Amino acid sequence: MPAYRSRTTTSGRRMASARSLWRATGLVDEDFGKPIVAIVNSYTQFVPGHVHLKGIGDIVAEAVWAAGGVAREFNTIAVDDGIAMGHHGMLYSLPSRELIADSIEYMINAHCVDAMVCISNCDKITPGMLLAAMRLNVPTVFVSGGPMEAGRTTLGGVERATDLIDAMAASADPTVSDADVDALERSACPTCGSCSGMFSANSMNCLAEALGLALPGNGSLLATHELRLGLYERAGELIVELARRWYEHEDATALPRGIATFEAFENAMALDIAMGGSTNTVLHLLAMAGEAEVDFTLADIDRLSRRVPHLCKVAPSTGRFHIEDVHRAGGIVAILGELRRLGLLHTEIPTIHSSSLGAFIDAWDVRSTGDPAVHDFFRAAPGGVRTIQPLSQDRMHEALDLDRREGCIRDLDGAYSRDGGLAVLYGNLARDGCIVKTAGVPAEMRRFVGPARVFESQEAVTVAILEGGIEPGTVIVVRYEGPKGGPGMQEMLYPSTYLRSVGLDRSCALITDGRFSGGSSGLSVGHISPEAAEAGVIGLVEDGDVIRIDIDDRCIELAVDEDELQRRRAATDARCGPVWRPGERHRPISRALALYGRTVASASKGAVRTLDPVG
Ligand SMILES: CC[C@H](C)C(=O)C(=O)O
Ligand SMILES: [Mg+2]
Repeated sequence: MPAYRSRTTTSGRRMASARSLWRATGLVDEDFGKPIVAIVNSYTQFVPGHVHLKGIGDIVAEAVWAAGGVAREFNTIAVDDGIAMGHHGMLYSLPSRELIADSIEYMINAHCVDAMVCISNCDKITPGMLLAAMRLNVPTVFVSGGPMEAGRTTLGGVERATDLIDAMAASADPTVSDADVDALERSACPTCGSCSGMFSANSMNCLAEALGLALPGNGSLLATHELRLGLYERAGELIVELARRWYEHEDATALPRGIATFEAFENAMALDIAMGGSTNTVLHLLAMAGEAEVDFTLADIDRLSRRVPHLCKVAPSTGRFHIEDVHRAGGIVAILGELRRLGLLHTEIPTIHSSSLGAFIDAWDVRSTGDPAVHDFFRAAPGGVRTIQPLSQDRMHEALDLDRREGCIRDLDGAYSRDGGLAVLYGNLARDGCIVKTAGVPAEMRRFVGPARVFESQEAVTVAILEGGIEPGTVIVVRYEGPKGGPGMQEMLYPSTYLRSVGLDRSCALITDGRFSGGSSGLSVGHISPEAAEAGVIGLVEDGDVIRIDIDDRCIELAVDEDELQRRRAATDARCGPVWRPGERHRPISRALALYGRTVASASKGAVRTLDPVG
């Protein structure tokens, strides 16, 4: 029987000094011997997805105490990708994922904590906490701070839903008035919560549900809705149950690795492909699998992408739906229900809250259950009032969206395509693969051939796009922005959005060894591996080279013969030595970022930390 980890510091005469310190944090005699549960919070005033979490931690903690545990809270950092975007701040975004995971490891292991509730939300915080959960493998419940309401504004006399991508695109669009840009800025992000599209944050919080590590509604129930209180209270109660199941009954399905098995990763990826999630999810799921020691790879993702249909399209891939609309259609479990009807899920595996994924779907899929409480749960609606107060409104839709042909969630007959919203491409330009969110690719661009225009930084390509330096039909190549080459693998949200601003998003491709934000769309191909800094072929591309991208054939090819590539390789080796670097680029790299660049693996492995010698 596993002993409670916390006994190490709370029991025995020689732990008198440690106990004296626990007492000084407020513990009393009867608290010793109870499971010590970390409330891993991520409150910060820098991020709308986290600005409201200060009180949420207290709600979870109260539920832990009521269930017989001892709650101890600490905080991680939380980078706001949208604020860090488009300048050197974005160099810190992906590296912060590792920092968050490490900081949780430090706190959980230094204090011999028994279990944890992870209160996450935005882009790198949920994945950082998921990495920690897989690494530490102590009982864990995930509960995010909830999604933001979609903005609403009236442009040109027409009211429409908006989000920060609309504001970004309009800000660089010369045809949009200052007044309209101002209206978009003031409406795009109306409440606390993670930005309202199927961007990286919402994608990951939805995947946590599909993995079985978060409660029903975690990814889609709005941060402002009072029904979310039940998730926080249940999270605090459930974690004590899981701790007892593991430490007192040795039930391994109470552990993250007992839940996030290979089959669970396949389920999560099936959901991701069905909903056209952010391409960052691929990076994070691969990294999670590495930490969990599960052999789930890019090849598995490629295999799944060819057989899972595209059942749900959300902003930025469409202007019709935001995450609040996914909720109204039944949320993530409704998409899982459609996938089960197609035989595309492992339904026998457990979740933290249900004996099996199948039981979860039976009880919570609005097409499987007539339970009025469940139908009411998914009728939760936006409050429509600007606020950073969570749990502050109780508005309900009159009816659910059960239209599986034209609605937010589709069945196979209503599917957008028979193959999914994400695809892995291979070819001489990406020997180890690359990723594209096909959900956001216009149909006419699924096959694209064009001349390369090469840039060696996000800054340079952004200037070229805005200054009219890009011709229609171009394959824009941005390199030395990979995990090592950036370092930090920046998101190319500004370049991908500015192509929309200047009307080139349907006539140009953008490919990079960096990555894209969940707010990116168009023919945006990221994670090209090996990256330029690892002597990948992307480092040999020259202006005018012809590049072919074919999503249906899953390929990306540089039309340059092997002899010429060898010549270019020799010349680059002569210029750079073993570690290739860009030509003219002045980018101050701190020691912290340099250390990251020296210990990060390829994007095709999830850009995880590696202690292997740098190439
Ligand atoms: C909308 C963009 C968002 C802030 C982001 O960075 C992502 O989704 O990855
Ligand atoms: Mg992001």
